[in-house]
Amino acid sequence: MRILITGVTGQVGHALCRYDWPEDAEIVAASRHDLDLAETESIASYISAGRFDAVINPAAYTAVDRAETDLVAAWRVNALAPAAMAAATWKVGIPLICVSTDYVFDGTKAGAYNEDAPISPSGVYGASKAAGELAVRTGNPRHVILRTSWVFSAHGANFVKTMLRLAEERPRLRVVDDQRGCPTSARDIAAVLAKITLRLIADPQAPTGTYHFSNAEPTTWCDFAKEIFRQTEPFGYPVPDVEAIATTEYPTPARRPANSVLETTKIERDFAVVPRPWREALAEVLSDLAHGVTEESEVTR
Ligand SMILES: NC(=O)C1=CN([C@@H]2O[C@H](COP(=O)(O)OP(=O)(O)OC[C@H]3O[C@@H](n4cnc5c(N)ncnc54)[C@H](OP(=O)(O)O)[C@@H]3O)[C@@H](O)[C@H]2O)C=CC1
Ligand SMILES: Cc1cn([C@H]2C[C@H](O)[C@@H](COP(=O)(O)OP(=O)(O)O[C@H]3O[C@@H](C)C(=O)[C@@H](O)[C@H]3O)O2)c(=O)[nH]c1=O
Ligand SMILES: [Mg+2]
Repeated sequence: MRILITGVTGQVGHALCRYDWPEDAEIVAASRHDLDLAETESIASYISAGRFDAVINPAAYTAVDRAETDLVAAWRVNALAPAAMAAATWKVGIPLICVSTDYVFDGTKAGAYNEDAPISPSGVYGASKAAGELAVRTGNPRHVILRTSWVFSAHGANFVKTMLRLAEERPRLRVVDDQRGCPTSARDIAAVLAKITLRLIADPQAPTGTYHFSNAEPTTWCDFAKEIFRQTEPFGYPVPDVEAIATTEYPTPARRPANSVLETTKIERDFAVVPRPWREALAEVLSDLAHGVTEESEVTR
C-alpha cells in the first residue's frame, strides 16, 4: 500500500516519516518542493497520478500571528488545499486523514471540548483550519479529522524549543498563566495517525469523522514552561526564573483561546488510543534534544 504524507519537514509530518510502518507500507513523503499546497490546482493531478491508498495531510500554515496579516496564504494552505485533497481522494476512492487544531474553539467553555462542541475561531489561523475541516467533511465522507493541541517535538519549531532558546538569552521569562490546554508530542500524534490510516485502508467500515487527541493532563503555558526547566535542570541547561503573567500582559496579533482542553474519550473508544501524560512525552523529547536527535536527523524512508 502507498501512503502519501504532506508537511514532512514539519513536526508531525517528520514524526510520521520516522514511524515504524509495516513492511508493506510504501511511504511517499512530499515536501513543498514535490507538492506546493499553495498551488491549489496542482493537487488533484498529483493525487490522481499517485496511486495512493490513503493521504495523510499534516501540512499547514501554522504561524498563528503572521496569519493575521497573511490571510490569503493561510487560507490557501489550510482551507483550499484540504478542499482539493478531499475532492481528489474521494474521486479515486481513498481515505483522507487531516490534522486540525484546538484553535477552532474560542476558549470560553468551562470544561473540556468534545467533538460536537460548536466551533468559533477567534483568529485567522483557527478560521482557516475550521474552513479546511468543513471542506474535508463535505468533500470526502471517508475522512478522519484529528484535532490536537500545543504540539511539541525535538524536530521543528515549537514552544519547548522556544523556551530553551530564550533561557540561553535571558535570566527571566514571562509566560501566560491563563491559557489552559494539553501539550502533545508530535510522535504520539504520528502513532495515532498511523493507526487510524492503517485501519481505514484495511476496513471500509472503520469509523470516520472528527476526533480529538492530545496528551493527558491539562496545564497552562506557564506551568508547561516551568516543567520544561524542572526536567532540563539535571542536564545542566540554564534555568531562568519563570514569571506567571496574564494574557493581557503579553499582547499578540492573534487572540488565543483561554481554554482549549480537548476531551479524548471518543478516540479512546473508537480507536483504542490511550493518551499518556504530556510530562512523560516531554521527557522523551528533552532526552532526544540532549542527545542531538534534532532537525538535522536524516529521514531514512
Ligand atoms: N504546531 C502546533 O502546536 C499545532 C499544530 N496543529 C496542526 O497539526 C498539523 C501539524 O502541525 P506541525 O507539524 O506542528 O506544523 P509545522 O509548522 O511544524 O509544519 C508545517 C508543515 O507544513 C508544510 N507547509 C506549509 N505550507 C506549505 C505549502 N504551501 N506547501 C507544502 N507544504 C507546506 C511545511 O513545509 P515547509 O517546511 O516547507 O514550510 C511543514 O512541513 C497542522 O495541520 C497544524 O495545523 C494542531 C494543533 C497544534
Ligand atoms: C514565547 C512566549 C510565549 N508566550 C505565550 C504566547 C502564547 O499565548 C503561548 C504559546 O506561544 P506559542 O507562540 O508557542 O503559541 P502558538 O503559536 O499560539 O501555539 C499554537 O500553535 C498552533 C499552530 C496551534 O494549533 C495551537 O494548538 C498552539 O500550539 O505562550 C509567553 O507568554 N511568553 C513567551 O515568552
Ligand atoms: Mg507559534
